[in-house]
Amino acid sequence: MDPRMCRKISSSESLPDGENEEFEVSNIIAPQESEENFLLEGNLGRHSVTWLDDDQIEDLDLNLDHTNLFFHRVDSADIIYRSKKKKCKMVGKYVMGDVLGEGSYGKVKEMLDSETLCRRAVKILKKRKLRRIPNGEQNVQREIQLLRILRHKNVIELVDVIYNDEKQKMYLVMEFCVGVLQDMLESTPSKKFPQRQAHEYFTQLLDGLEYLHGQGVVHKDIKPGNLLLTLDQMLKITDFGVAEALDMFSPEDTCYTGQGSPAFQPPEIANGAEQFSGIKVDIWSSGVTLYNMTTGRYPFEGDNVYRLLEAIGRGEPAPPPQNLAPTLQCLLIHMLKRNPDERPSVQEIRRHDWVRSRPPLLSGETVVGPRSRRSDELHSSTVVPYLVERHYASAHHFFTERELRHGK
Ligand SMILES: Nc1ncnc2c1ncn2[C@@H]1O[C@H](COP(=O)(O)OP(=O)(O)OP(=O)(O)O)[C@@H](O)[C@H]1O
Repeated sequence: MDPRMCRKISSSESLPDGENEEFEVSNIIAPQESEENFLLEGNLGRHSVTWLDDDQIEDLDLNLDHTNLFFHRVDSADIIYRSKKKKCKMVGKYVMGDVLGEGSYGKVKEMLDSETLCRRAVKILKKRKLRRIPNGEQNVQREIQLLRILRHKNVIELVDVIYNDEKQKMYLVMEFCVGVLQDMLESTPSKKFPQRQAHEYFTQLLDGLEYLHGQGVVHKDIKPGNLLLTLDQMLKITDFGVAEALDMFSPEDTCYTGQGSPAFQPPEIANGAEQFSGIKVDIWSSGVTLYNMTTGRYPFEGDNVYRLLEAIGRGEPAPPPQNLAPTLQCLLIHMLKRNPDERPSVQEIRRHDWVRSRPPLLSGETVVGPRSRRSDELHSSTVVPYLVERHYASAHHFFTERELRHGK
């Protein structure tokens, strides 16, 4: 018996493959090929074993932690594997594609706007899940409110918001990006970018930050994981879940809460200050981001979150490695000053020697291409196979997917 595996569920949904009988599941088997899918075995006999797509699983509201009934694990020899069907699905005017990534709030999928033919990304939020996350609903509302008013080339654009009351879901339609800076860093052996590439991204980050701060918005969670790239290498600041709009009538930028990622938090937050300058939090975390992009390391490390925050709260950061350009070392030291008042403003950073001069690409260095964990090298649209299924389903017997997409 394996309590992790199963929970008895029943559903009057048409499952599987359109049969309207009640499908009672006796086994849920973690998938072999794709983390999105589960294999269900139930009362429709051995042949009822089938793949469910994400939305069917979401609609069934499987809760694998909630093990109120236990069943035997199926022997792998008894499992019938079938390739996943790409069933075309539309949300409003958008055609859904594959999952691009997943955050703590929900999945992000690719979509195609059927009217403008623009590629989009959609964050799918479920009300029930949001309620389980501390400040979940509040953070999403804040993110929507802020993104609705922000418009800048280096800030992710919220294109549309769709609500589905029946399913208790919310769809945040955004600009489509092909990569996350953090994934790109992790894909390299040294976990860093050539200085020339880091410079390119850092100057775009400064442009985005200058705009945000000018609009009275502090992000409070700047890190490579929240910096996306479009196919044409445009950097987009994303994830405004913990961002804050400052009081328009106050000359100060005082903030009272910090919920960002620990490794990028400044000493004042690590030490539990009750109020602090929001803008200087963004400067610090942009400094940690630059440190990380150019060295592959962090200025503070710790075995766990508590030790890490203790280290940040206690001391000066590890000095930047000697092999960095002296001007870059000097900029990092300035941005990572313990005293927030001593950290530079975005405008001062812009005037810094390292920012003003564009470092060359050294021999032996290669530029890291945008990539995500899901997309192929050419970043082809994942919506296409769903459209093929919709329009040429029967042709699948005669042609391979490649032939359907590219011709014979
Ligand atoms: N606009 C986008 N275009 C393409 N992919 C995206 C887009 N937004 C998010 N993604 C992908 O979806 C993943 C999850 O994004 P999301 O913003 O929900 O969470 P996160 O910031 O990674 O995590 P958390 O919300 O837990 O901080 C990203 O890591 C990225 O791979």
